[in-house]
Amino acid sequence: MATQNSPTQSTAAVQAQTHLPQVTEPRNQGMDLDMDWVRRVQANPSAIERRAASLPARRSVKKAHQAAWLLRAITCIDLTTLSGDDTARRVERLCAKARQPVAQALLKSLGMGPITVGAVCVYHEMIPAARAALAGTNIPIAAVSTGFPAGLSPLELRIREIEMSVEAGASEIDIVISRRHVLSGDWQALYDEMRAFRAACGEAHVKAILATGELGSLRNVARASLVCMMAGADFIKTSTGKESVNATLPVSLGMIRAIRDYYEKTGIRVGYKPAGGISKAKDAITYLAMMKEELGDRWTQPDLFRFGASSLLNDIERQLEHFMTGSYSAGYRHASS
Ligand SMILES: O=C[C@H](O)COP(=O)(O)O
Repeated sequence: MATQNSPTQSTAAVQAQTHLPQVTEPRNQGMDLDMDWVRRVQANPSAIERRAASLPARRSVKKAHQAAWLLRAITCIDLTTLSGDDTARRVERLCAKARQPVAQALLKSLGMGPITVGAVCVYHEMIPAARAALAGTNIPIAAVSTGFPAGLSPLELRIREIEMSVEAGASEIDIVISRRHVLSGDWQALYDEMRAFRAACGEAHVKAILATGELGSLRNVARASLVCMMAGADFIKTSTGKESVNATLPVSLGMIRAIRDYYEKTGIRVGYKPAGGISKAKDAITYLAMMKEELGDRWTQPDLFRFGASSLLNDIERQLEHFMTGSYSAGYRHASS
């Protein structure tokens, strides 16, 4: 039989967990490339794998707390469509979902006011459609750039692509790094490239996509994370969603520990964005719990944490509905595109 949660108990807990103080972080301006520091970075794959394997089991977020975490997760989603057959109509539907990611009645029953996702993430050509559909909101447009997903077009074109996306209205730019610089250990080239991308972004925030599934080792991932932060990345992001291996927990641990090291040494908080293949509400909670355990609650807020995801929102909405009504609705009711 369906069990319904008591509205007073549940809504109070949801509100307590969901309302967070607004904080503004100084941007990461970067620093000179410190090769001694880069060379010192190691990664112990078996220890990282062990810790990653323990994370889903450690997650014990239940009931009202779970609903609160799921609402928090929604505010951290870069709601994404990155397909060759994207159309203005599909982007409009995505933006409608971004503006109102959860049915109003459901939010009301949780005692919540309106919420939105963290950003809408599209290819350059879809920026005008997103801009029109998001008019009147403060939902940022994130554009993937620099020859996404391979990043192998000429450097001048990659830089120009960033400038054009910023001119078109993107306030967040997700760049892809040249994997070959990492694979050949040319950290100076990676640093210079990232520096140039950061400069081309101007006021727009830049997320550095490492494409970790193509970097060969956890040590390379940790070193690439550090070099991108030294070059001024506002966020480091795992994947394009197009590699054969995208976001994983071990890679995430390696990257967020690099973020922690950078914070301890510079006092600057760099954001983290796992992306690709994250489609289940329970995985979203595991990621948020990992951020909280490794970096603290501050890193579970949308200015420092995002999920790059095209279908995660559908499952979260289903789980929230289940939380309130005790039963699941059909998946197609929550489709976003
Ligand atoms: O950056 C975002 C990813 O491309 C989204 O990947 P996904 O479609 O597997 O959720």
